[in-house]
Amino acid sequence: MSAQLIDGKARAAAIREHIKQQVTERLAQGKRAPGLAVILVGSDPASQVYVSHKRKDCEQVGFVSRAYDLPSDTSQAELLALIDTLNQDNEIDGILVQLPLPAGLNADEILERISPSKDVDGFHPFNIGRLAQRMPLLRPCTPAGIVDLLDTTGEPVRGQHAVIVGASNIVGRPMSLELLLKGCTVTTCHRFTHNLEYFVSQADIVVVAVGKPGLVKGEWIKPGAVVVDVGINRQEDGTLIGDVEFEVAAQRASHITPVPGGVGPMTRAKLLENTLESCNNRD
Ligand SMILES: Nc1nc2c(c(=O)[nH]1)N[C@@H](CN(C=O)c1ccc(C(=O)N[C@@H](CCC(=O)O)C(=O)O)cc1)CN2
Repeated sequence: MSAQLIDGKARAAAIREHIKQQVTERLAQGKRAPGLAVILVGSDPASQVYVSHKRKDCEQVGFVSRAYDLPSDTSQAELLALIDTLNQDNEIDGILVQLPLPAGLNADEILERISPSKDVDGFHPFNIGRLAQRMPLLRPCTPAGIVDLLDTTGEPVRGQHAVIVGASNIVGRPMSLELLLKGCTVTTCHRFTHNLEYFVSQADIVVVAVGKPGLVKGEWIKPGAVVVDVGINRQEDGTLIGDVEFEVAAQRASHITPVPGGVGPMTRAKLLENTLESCNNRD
């Protein structure tokens, strides 16, 4: 491997430490601790892991975390009513609904019901619109975490050709907006893209967020490119791998994120940053 590893775990730990200091300062000033409501509907095993990590992160930095673990037959009306209550709760700065929701629930309607000022996932159309118009407020956590990691590499970002593979609402689309904001020339590839190899091989920065192990072949990577792998695919033996063929890609890239320990921890760290920002805005 000649690429340098982009250590998301270490960067996320540094962010948490900084947030913890800011919470300590808030408390010393007689202000309240930031409060995050984390809503989990159903029992998807991966979601249970992510939610428990998010709650532990809150504990570590001194936030108040409220757990809402709801059964999978929770109705749309019940979930909307909970969000209405949390929107009015003065001790809650952030409301997070873990995705995916069980079939039958309309996630778009639910996410849109969260007050934009408490939308610490940054998924509300208002917050996405602000990002699209170059006036970001609360930003989606995974793309914000990736921009942070790109800045740590010391490699140029402005003027680079960024190719994003995947056009989901959670990662691909807001990632395209974030990198446009950073001055990249952005190409977004998706399920209808012909000749993915052609686009990936042109990229100075590649961000892959599809959820298909090994989708991006190592030989496609342009020598010296920065490779960011958002995929988290659990194998039969329990280990995690990304969407990029890591070993070969790492021979060609200048920098590459590992899975695990790359983007995932940054998603959680940015959630904490957003919650603190929302709390500070509420003082
Ligand atoms: N409401 C949301 N739902 C989902 C989001 C989101 O940002 N908001 N993103 C993903 C899942 N996700 C956050 O919820 C997430 C995924 C992975 C990690 C992480 O820390 N991964 C570790 C490995 C963890 C493991 O052992 O499984 C890593 O990559 O090192 C954090 C958050 C979908 N849903």
